[in-house]
Amino acid sequence: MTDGDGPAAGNPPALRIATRDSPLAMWQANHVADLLRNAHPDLTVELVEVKTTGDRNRVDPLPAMAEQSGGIGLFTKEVQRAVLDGRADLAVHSLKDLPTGPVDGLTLAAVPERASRWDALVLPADAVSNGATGSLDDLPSGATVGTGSPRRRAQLLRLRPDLLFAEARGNVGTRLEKLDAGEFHALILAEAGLDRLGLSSRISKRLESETLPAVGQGALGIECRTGDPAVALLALLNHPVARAEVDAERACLNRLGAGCHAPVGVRARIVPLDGGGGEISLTAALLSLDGETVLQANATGPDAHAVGVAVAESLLEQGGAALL
Ligand SMILES: NCc1[nH]cc(CCC(=O)O)c1CC(=O)O
Repeated sequence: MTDGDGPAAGNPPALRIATRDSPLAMWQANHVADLLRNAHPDLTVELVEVKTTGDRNRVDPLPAMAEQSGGIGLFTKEVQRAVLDGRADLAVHSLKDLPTGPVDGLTLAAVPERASRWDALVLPADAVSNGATGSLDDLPSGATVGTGSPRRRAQLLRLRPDLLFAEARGNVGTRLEKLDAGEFHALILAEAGLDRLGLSSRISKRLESETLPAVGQGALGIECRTGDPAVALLALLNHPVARAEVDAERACLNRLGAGCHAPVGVRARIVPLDGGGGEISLTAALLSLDGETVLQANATGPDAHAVGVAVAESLLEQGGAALL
């Protein structure tokens, strides 16, 4: 924290949140700012916009980027650097995009309540006004689906081996423009992102049975410097259920040695125990890119990290390394 252009003497200094400048990232940072102001009414909260390598390269096709970016945090690294450099106090990330390995000097201090974790099928606006419905079965044979995600592609291919895929780069708005311009028959996006941007009405179908979501999808992660006073301020924003879920999911991905582009779908949940409290249960699927091979594992226990590691080790025992 600094005393920058903070309020009158005696008030606490401003807390600065580093964020990318995409509409979704800005919504998420403003959301965290509101949560902080509600939890700590005396606090002054400011946003610090950071340009990331991922954002700068967004307009170029960069075919190598998708592969290279697996797990290296193209969209998160420079936001983290702003906090490490002291230009900001907090970093707000889509947890889905945040690599699972620890970063020296930073602590994941809070995971707020999770939004929808599901993928959503979106159809072109004109198709919907002509009566198209959003079942996967209703897509024409050989339809092109906009998604660069190996996880989404592999799971959809299991259900519809005839589907073709196209990259859908750029922020949510750009992807929807490409869809409406006729570049694909359908687009897959995270429901959480559409909801946050006020675009829920574009969702034709929530894919609850078709695709297992990505690790951390729908959840936000708030980092600060290890040992900073902000750790205590953030404690009130942490949602223990969301935290346990994403801890299990992230431990699994980390033990697999995989990043956010791995063909891995997960579902963590709390299983209530008779005497009160609960245990964490994690199911994960690891797929071949063509969807023909699926390995699945599940574990349940009191410790989120241990459950995640157990699921990963079961997938590796089944030969999962060959799919990564
Ligand atoms: N990789 C991009 C990304 N990172 C987070 C979200 C959506 C919000 C979330 O999952 O929390 C998206 C867009 C998408 O997958 O449609």
